This record gives sequence, C-alpha cells and structure tokens, in this order.
Amino acid sequence: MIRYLTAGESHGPQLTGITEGVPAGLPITEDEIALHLARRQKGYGRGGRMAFEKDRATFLSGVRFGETTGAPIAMSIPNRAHEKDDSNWPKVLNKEGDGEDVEAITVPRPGHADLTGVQKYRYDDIRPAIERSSARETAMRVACCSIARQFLKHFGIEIGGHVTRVGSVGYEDSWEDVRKRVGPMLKDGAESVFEEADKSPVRCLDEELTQEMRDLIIKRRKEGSSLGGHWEVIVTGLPAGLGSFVHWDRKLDGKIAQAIMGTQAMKGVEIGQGFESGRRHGQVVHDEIIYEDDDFKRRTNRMGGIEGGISTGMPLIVRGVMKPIPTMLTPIDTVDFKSKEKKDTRYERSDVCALPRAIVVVESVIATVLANAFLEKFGGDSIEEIEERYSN
Ligand SMILES: Cc1cc2nc3c(=O)[nH]c(=O)nc-3n(C[C@H](O)[C@H](O)[C@H](O)COP(=O)(O)O)c2cc1C
Ligand SMILES: C=C(O[C@@H]1CC(C(=O)O)=C[C@@H](OP(=O)(O)O)[C@H]1O)C(=O)O
Repeated sequence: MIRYLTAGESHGPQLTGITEGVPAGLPITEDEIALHLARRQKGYGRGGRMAFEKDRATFLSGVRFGETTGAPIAMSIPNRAHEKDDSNWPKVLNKEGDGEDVEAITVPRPGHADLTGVQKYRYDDIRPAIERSSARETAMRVACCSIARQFLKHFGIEIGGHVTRVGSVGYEDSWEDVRKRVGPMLKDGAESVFEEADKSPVRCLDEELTQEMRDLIIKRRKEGSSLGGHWEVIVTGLPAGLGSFVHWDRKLDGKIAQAIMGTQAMKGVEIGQGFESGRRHGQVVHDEIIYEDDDFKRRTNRMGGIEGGISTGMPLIVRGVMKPIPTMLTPIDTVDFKSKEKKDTRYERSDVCALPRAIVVVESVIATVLANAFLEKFGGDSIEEIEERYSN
C-alpha cells in the first residue's frame, strides 16, 4: 500500500514529503513530477505567490538510477517565499524570539482555518493556523501523488481533469454537454483531456466558456471578491474489479470521496451523474448491460465507472465543487478573537480563483487511491512481479 506524509508551513524553509510502499523497479523522474508541479502553478485567477515560486521536487531517497528501490521516497520543495523579508515565519525554527517582532494576527477570515485553528490549538496568533492549513501544502501532495500517477501510467491508466464551471458560468447541461465534448477524446486516453484543458487559461475545454470564465474572474477580482466552481476528473484504462462492496471502508467510491474532501476548499464530490441522478428516474439513470466482443459492457456510463464500490472497467468519472477563496479584498464581517470587537476581515496576498490550479491536486489525490486499489488486487514488491500478475 502506498502512503504519503507531507510536512511544512506555507512560508517555512521547505515542504517535505515521504511516499512509502511504492514497488521496486518503477521508472520515475523528477521531470515528470515537475510537469504536474508546474501545471499546479498555472491558471487564470492565481495570486502573486505563484509568479515567483519555481516548484521542483528533489528526490532524497528511495530512487536509484531513475528507478524506485522499494524504500521510502523522501522529497523536498523549497519555499522561495521563506527567503523574503515578509515571510512571517521564523528563519531559525528552534530559536526563541526569532520573528517575534511580527505582529500577531487576531482577526479571523470566515471560511479559512483561522478561528477553528486558534480555538482548537489555543494559539494566541492565527499565523500557525494559516501556515499549515494553506494550500501551499498541495505542492508536496502533488509531488507525492505524481509517483502513484507514474505507477498507473506504467499500466496504461491515465488521468485528466478540466473545469466545468466558474461561479455562474458553466455548461448548460453539465452532464450531457460535457459528455459530448469529452467522449471522443477518451479513445486517446484521459491525458488528452488535461493536455487539451491546459491550453485554456482556466482549464476549460470550451472556448466560449473559457472567455466568459475569464471575464467573470476579472469582474470579481475588481470587486475584491473571489470564486470557486465545478471540476471533472476522468480516468481511462482502469480494469474492472478494483474496490469492494464487502465493507464500507473498502468501497472505491468511498475512498475517492475521502481523498477529495481531504483537499482544501473542496465542498462536494460525486461519481458519474451523482446529484443529477437524484432528479431523474431509474430507466434513464442506470447503464444497460450488453455482451459484445466476448465481454460485458454498458451502453452508457452514468454511474461513472463504479457499481457496488467496484470499478466496472468503464472510464471513471469523478466530479466536485470548490468553494470561493476565503481571502477577499472587499471585507466581510468578523470578530477579533482577543478583543471580541466587530471587525472587517483583513486581506493578505491571495488567489482570486484557484480552481484551474486545484484541478491538478484532485487529479493527483485520485491517483494514489487508484494505485492502492490496483496494488490490493495485483500487488507485489516489484513492478516485474505486478506485471506478471496483471497480465494473468
Ligand atoms: C490550490 C488551492 C489554492 C488556494 N489558494 C488560496 C488562497 O490563495 N487564499 C485563500 O484564502 N484560500 C486558498 N485556498 C483555500 C484554502 O486553503 C482553504 O479554504 C482553507 O485551507 C480552509 O479549508 P476548507 O476550505 O477545506 O475548510 C486554496 C485552495 C487550493 C486547493
Ligand atoms: C502558496 C500556494 O498557495 C497559497 C494558498 C493559500 C491558502 O490560504 O490556501 C494562500 C496563498 O499563500 P500566500 O499568502 O503565501 O500567497 C496562496 O498563494 C501554493 O499553492 O503553492
């Protein structure tokens, strides 16, 4: 089983990660990880931080001559922000008083982890809550999960995501219209979806919507507000039989939902037609089964590739919603947690709409869930051993 841990504060010296349980003999490169790290930094609506960070993960262990050894893979990504004078995080972590001249933050932003953080950890300054809850951490998460992504790709499993809605702008019929657009692309594998989406500054496959989404982001930025939206991730090449119905915590859809809801600012997830299926009746929701070319197939894929917690062999379709960014230039009401006085929210550098960047994060966390479901069925200690089991 692949596990990963990340450590690091948003403005601390570096992000650190350990990915453990990767079979031996998998070819992996820092360049392939760098590709997804660079994708995570791009997208219309991003804030100033992404313009100067140059995220690249360096392997510190577990890799030899471009292949995994089976040992834990440690990685680091430096934070350029740490070197800056306004870093707000001590330069020497164990030295008392270093950075104490920085003014304490006592005015929490609704929607961020500010108030819940100080209440839970009894901080007298919101800063440590900001630092660790920040989605800066997702840079290392993407790096850790990119290893699972390379594992899946080795077995022909591809992942690709795109944006289907930003605020009030999105596909009219988000299921049918998106299927028409994405369906023909899947014969080339799901990576063609992200490659095409990456050409759009908001990672949307539709040119007209791209323009409208950009305009909306410009409008909300000018107003000092923020935006979220909807996304979709598709996985092709996934074999049937991953996951199980025998117990709640073995259902593949349940595991995917946990990974998505564990990602900053994600407020909902659905598999296939999801919420929409609750509005329709049975005959037009369930996917009819046919037998063709010596195989069981489904005429449609409204269930999004999972039935009974088990993959069907159809493309996996995961969709979700990201809420608008909590930090906004135009303030809303809050309360100083020390003085208990009513206050306007304070502003600090922020994304306006991080959804185009977040797509890469959700693609990545799904990769590790799937790699583990794959390993559970076909697992072994080396890629060679897994190849034998898979080809059987
Ligand atoms: C890629 C990405 C970038 C984000 N950028 C910001 C940001 O610049 N400013 C901000 O206030 N929140 C940002 N967020 C959202 C916060 O990290 C998130 O709302 C906060 O950690 C509270 O967690 P919750 O929304 O899951 O409750 C971002 C989230 C993601 C996934
Ligand atoms: C640094 C990243 O995202 C950050 C996520 C984030 C938040 O509150 O989640 C707040 C901002 O941090 P800063 O105040 O340092 O600009 C974003 O830039 C990143 O994605 O690498």
